[in-house]
Amino acid sequence: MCLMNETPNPIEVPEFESLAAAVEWLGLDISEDQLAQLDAYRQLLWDWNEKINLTRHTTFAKFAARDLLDTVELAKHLEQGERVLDVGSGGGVPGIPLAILRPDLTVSLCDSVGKKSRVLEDLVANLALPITVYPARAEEVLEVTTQGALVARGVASLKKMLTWLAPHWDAFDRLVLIKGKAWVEERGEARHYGVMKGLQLRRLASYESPLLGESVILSITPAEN
Ligand SMILES: C[S@@+](CC[C@H](N)C(=O)[O-])C[C@H]1O[C@@H](n2cnc3c(N)ncnc32)[C@H](O)[C@@H]1O
Repeated sequence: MCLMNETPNPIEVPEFESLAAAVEWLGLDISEDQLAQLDAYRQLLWDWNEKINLTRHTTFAKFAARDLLDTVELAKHLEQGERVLDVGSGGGVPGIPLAILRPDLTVSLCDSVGKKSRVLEDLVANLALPITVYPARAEEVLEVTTQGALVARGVASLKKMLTWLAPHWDAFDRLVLIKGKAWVEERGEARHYGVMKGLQLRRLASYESPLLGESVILSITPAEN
């Protein structure tokens, strides 16, 4: 089940005829070359979406104000040259736009559903991006790789994710999550079930999307002694 919040739009959203127009509306700082690559990704994703359900963000406004805005905000909190695994990448967000916006990163994607991983492989090949795709659960990927940051959007509650990842903290440094405003309740649940023990959660940023309201970037690391 997709956990991405689909609350009604708080404002009247203009209809755009290009990604460039939607990006300008949001005031996102994206170079012309990157915009061309992002638009190529968007087109391939929408083409695949006709055959397999990958995204509901099938207008320029939604793609820009949800997928690109989230990725731009996330990108600000990753270290130079960091190894990043996108957990539960689905149609490729945030991992694919992240690799386009931050070519210094070493980005990998994983999805536990085989047909989604095959689409990810096709997208990455068509866009000629240096991304590895793992057709596996993140927990399995962490048995065979080490990562700096695990990033995720819309995959599972904090409680679930921290439970899955608990045996694997040796294989990565931190978890960086894009969450909607329900993160506070999720943190309460995770604390209640004891899965935050020994971990430290910090809110790195909060930002407003005209289509969703407040979102946050959370970082979870082992607690310092
Ligand atoms: C709702 S989709 C979100 C996709 C994408 N991150 C986005 O925001 O558009 C969640 C995806 O996570 C995948 N998934 C769930 N648990 C996973 C796990 N433990 N490891 C890897 N993928 C997982 C599912 O197959 C699904 O494609």
